[in-house]
Amino acid sequence: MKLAAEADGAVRGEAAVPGDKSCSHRALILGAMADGATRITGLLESEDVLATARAIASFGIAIDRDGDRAWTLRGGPWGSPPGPVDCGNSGTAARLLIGAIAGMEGRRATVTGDSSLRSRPMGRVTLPLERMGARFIGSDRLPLTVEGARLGGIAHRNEPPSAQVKSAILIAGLGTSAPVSVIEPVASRDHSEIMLGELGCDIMVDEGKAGRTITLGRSRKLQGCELAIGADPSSAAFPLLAAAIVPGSDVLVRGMLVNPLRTGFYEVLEEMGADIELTNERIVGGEILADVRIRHQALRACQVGAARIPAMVDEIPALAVACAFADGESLIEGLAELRVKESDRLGAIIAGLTACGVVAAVDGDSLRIFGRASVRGNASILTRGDHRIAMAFLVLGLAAQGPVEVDEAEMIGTSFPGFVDTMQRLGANIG
Ligand SMILES: O=C(O)C1=C[C@@H](OP(=O)(O)O)[C@@H](O)[C@H](O)C1
Ligand SMILES: C=C(OP(=O)(O)O)C(=O)O
Repeated sequence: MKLAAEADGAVRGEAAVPGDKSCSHRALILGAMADGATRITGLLESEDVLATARAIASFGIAIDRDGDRAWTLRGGPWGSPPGPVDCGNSGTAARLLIGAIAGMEGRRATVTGDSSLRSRPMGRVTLPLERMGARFIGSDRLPLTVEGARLGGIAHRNEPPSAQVKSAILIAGLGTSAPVSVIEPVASRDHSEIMLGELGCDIMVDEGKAGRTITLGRSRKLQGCELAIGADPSSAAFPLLAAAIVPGSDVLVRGMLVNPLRTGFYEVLEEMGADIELTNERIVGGEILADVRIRHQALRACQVGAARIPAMVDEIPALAVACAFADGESLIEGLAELRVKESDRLGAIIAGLTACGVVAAVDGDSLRIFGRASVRGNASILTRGDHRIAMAFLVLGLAAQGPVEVDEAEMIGTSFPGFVDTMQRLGANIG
């Protein structure tokens, strides 16, 4: 399905943004490993998260969704699934589930996914898990068979920073009493640490000179609880980007997760001159939520060093679009990881910006973008089956001189079902 976006005045109003994807995967997996019931509100009902829900159900865990869209899991010992566990398009589902199965003695499962996921590296999780004693049949790519085992300990240096790798190790470590720690010279998102604490796991985080060290403590038993998930800052980035680049716009997202390890995009936007207001900050389930409002204002170019990327790794397509409309030359460094996401995002960003008449270049793993207030657009974008590329270029189309079309839009449902509706309600001309 193709979609197109065209400038048609300001976007204004309250954007409905669904629950955070990272927290949703973790709530399902950790809830399924806990004793007793876990009730989850605000769960993201997107393709990626539903793949995790189906996977968990295939291990024999009871999952129900009630009329209020609350999900209840009855955690407990996992069985073995009747067939391959299909993680669809989701790297987080695959890598976290591999960690979970690896630490369950006697369980065996084959994990697979769609063609994009089958091309993404898995050695980053299987190698450290093998050092803990985990057993795999397969290579660096899915499908992989995981044979659960009684694991030993590990002290893993998380480089390059990856929350999926850290989480796989911590989740695998729940099944052992051996020492398990992850050392992060540069911090990655810490939702696993926070949620494990909420579920009663003994977990220590030490911020030292060498970075963060996360250590599992003696009591690693999880107890079911109530989990409430805030709006996803990676999805909110698109309506809020529209507010930042379309003259006259004013968009509000309520209850957004503003965990500082996720808000890099918003910090850079603010440095670029965006008018961002945070109100109603509160702590829910150990995570900080706030209402976030952006009003249009002219942007200037930015400089972003590599150490800041983990806090905005999924927002680089959105940031690149902001840079296209910002006055001057922007430089974003340390983007090697973008090559192994749902698509080669660095390649897709450059190709898309160039097609829209924006001067941009990749130099090693850095991105240079020469921005101006007026962008041509008038382009047809190859999304390479990547949801974030599709959404970023549709938003570009809302502020460009000519329309922007994307070749495939179905994949938007992996992270942001309702994106088109949400944008149309703000007055955006997307369809
Ligand atoms: O742990 C997570 O939920 C995620 C971690 C990031 O991946 P890496 O761990 O590969 O950096 C991010 O890109 C992904 O969308 C979600
Ligand atoms: C990279 C992403 O997700 P995952 O790694 O879970 O596929 C993303 O949502 O941008």
